[in-house]
Amino acid sequence: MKKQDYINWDAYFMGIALLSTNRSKDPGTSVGACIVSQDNKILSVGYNGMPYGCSDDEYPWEREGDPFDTKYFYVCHAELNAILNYTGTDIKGSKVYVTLFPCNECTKAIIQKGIAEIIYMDDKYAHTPAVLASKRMLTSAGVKFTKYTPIGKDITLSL
Ligand SMILES: O=c1[nH]c(=O)n([C@H]2C[C@H](O)[C@@H](COP(=O)(O)O)O2)cc1CO
Ligand SMILES: [Zn+2]
Repeated sequence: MKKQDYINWDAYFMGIALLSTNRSKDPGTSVGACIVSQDNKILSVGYNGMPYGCSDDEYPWEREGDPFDTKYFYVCHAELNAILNYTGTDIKGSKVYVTLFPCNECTKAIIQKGIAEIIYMDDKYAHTPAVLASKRMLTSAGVKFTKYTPIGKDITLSL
């Protein structure tokens, strides 16, 4: 008889998005994204980080203060990195697994690339105009957004 304790597709892909958060240098929120084709092939992954050439030791990670000296002008969001990291041509109709609900800017990229569904974990900024605008655009564009259903399993990796 086959092994019974295997994880489902959603847990597998959200697990990869979660693992990707471990690459983030953001002391505030680490975000991960995993883009998956309609036939469950991983197309791309990403996490929030500074753009190439912008040293994450030199650029700010502050949340507050002069905008020039906060992370927000500089950090490239996980979903955008995942989209930009993909060099193929089959992203249309794909799904993106994200650990945090996408902001309005990432949402525009998701829509324009033809990504068909967002599976998200945390929605801690649900009340913010950026996320409300995201949901407005996603609804207009017919992009599904679905809250991830936890399977209640803890997996520890010994790295
Ligand atoms: O969709 C997103 N994707 C994403 O990667 N981020 C990143 C930008 C920042 O590095 C971090 C948010 O930081 P904070 O929670 O401290 O404001 O998460 C933020 C959002 C906003 O929802
Ligand atoms: Zn974003």
